[in-house]
Amino acid sequence: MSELPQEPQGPRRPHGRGGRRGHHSSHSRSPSPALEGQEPRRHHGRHGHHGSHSHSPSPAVEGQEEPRRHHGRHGHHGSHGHSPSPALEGQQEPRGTGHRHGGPHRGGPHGRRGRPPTTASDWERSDNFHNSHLLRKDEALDAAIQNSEANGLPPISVSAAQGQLLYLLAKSIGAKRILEVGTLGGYSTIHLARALPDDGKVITLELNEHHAKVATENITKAGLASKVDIIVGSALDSLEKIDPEPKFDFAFIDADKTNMLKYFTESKRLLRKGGAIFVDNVVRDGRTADPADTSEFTAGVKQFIVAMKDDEEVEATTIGTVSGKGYDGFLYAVKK
Ligand SMILES: C[S@@+](CC[C@H](N)C(=O)[O-])C[C@H]1O[C@@H](n2cnc3c(N)ncnc32)[C@H](O)[C@@H]1O
Repeated sequence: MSELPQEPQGPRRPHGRGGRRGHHSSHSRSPSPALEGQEPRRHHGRHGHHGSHSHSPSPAVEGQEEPRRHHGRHGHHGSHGHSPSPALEGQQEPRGTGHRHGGPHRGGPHGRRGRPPTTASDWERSDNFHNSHLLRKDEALDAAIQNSEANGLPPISVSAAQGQLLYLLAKSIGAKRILEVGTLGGYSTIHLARALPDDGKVITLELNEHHAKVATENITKAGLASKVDIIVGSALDSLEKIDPEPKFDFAFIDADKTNMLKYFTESKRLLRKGGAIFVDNVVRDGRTADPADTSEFTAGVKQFIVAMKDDEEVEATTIGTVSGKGYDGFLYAVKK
C-alpha cells in the first residue's frame, strides 16, 4: 500500500443548494479550497470495483482518504474475485499472495509463531468472512453505493463494518442528535440516522453540493429524509453557525484532515457531557506517527493527536484497524 502519487482531492463540486432536505445553507462552498488537507486515498488498484475513482468526475474529493472499497458490504461478500472462501475458521490460513505491507504483523516484526506479516489479501479475506456472518443484506445501503458510484462520487465512504459500528455506537448511547462532518453520498449518514429514535436528527455537513445532492437522493431512498439535515458549505463555517442548543450526543468527523483539530474542537463545544466523538482515519498506515512524514495530509492528523495530550475535556483512545481498506484507525472520545 504504498502511497501513490498524490492526486488532487479536489473540491467537490459545489453547486447550488444541492438537493437538500433540511437546511442546506449556502454558505461558503468554495469549490477549491478543497484540496487542502486532503490526502489522496491510495488507489490500491486491487479489487476492481473501486477503480471507479478513475471515473470520478473531477478532482473533487477533498477530505478523502484512500478509496474505501465497498466490497464486503452488505450482501456482496465474496464478489471480489476471491471468494471469502469456505471459511477458514480455525485453520492456518494460507498466506495471501498479495504484496506485503508495512502494516500489522502477527505478534511482532517476525510474526507470531514465526509467521510472516499479514497482507492486504489477508485483511480483505478476514473482512469478507466476518461481514458475511455479521452484516445483513441491505438494499438501501447497496443502492446508496451504486447511486454514488453512478454519479461519480469517489468510493471513500466508511466500510460496511465501520458503518455498522457507527450505528451501534450511536444506538448504544441513545443518541438523539448526531453531528456528521463529511457527508459524501450519505452512506455513513444512513447508518447514523438509523440509530435514532423517531424524533432524532442527524445534521451532516458537506462542502460539495453535488455530493449533498446525491446524499439527499440516497437518504430519501432509504426512508430517512425526515431525520437528516444536510448543510452545504465549508464545515468550519457551518459549525460556527449551528445552534449550540440542544447539544449533540454523538459526532462523526470524516472530512478533510487539515481541519481535523478544528472540527474536533467545534464538535466538542456542541456536544453534551458524556457525548462521544468518532474521528476517522487517524492512523493512516502508521504515517501519523512517522516523524519523516511531513506531508500536509498527515500534518493535520498529527496536530490533532498531539493536541489530545492536553485536552482535559475528553477521555479518548485510538484504535488501529486493518481491513480490506488497509491499515488505519479511529479515535473515540467521550466528553467529560
Ligand atoms: C471521506 S468523505 C465522507 C464519507 C462519508 N462520511 C461516508 O462515510 O459515507 C469526506 C467528505 O468531506 C467533504 N469535505 C471535504 N472538505 C470539507 C469541508 N471543508 N467542509 C465540508 N465538507 C468537506 C468532501 O466533499 C467529502 O464528501
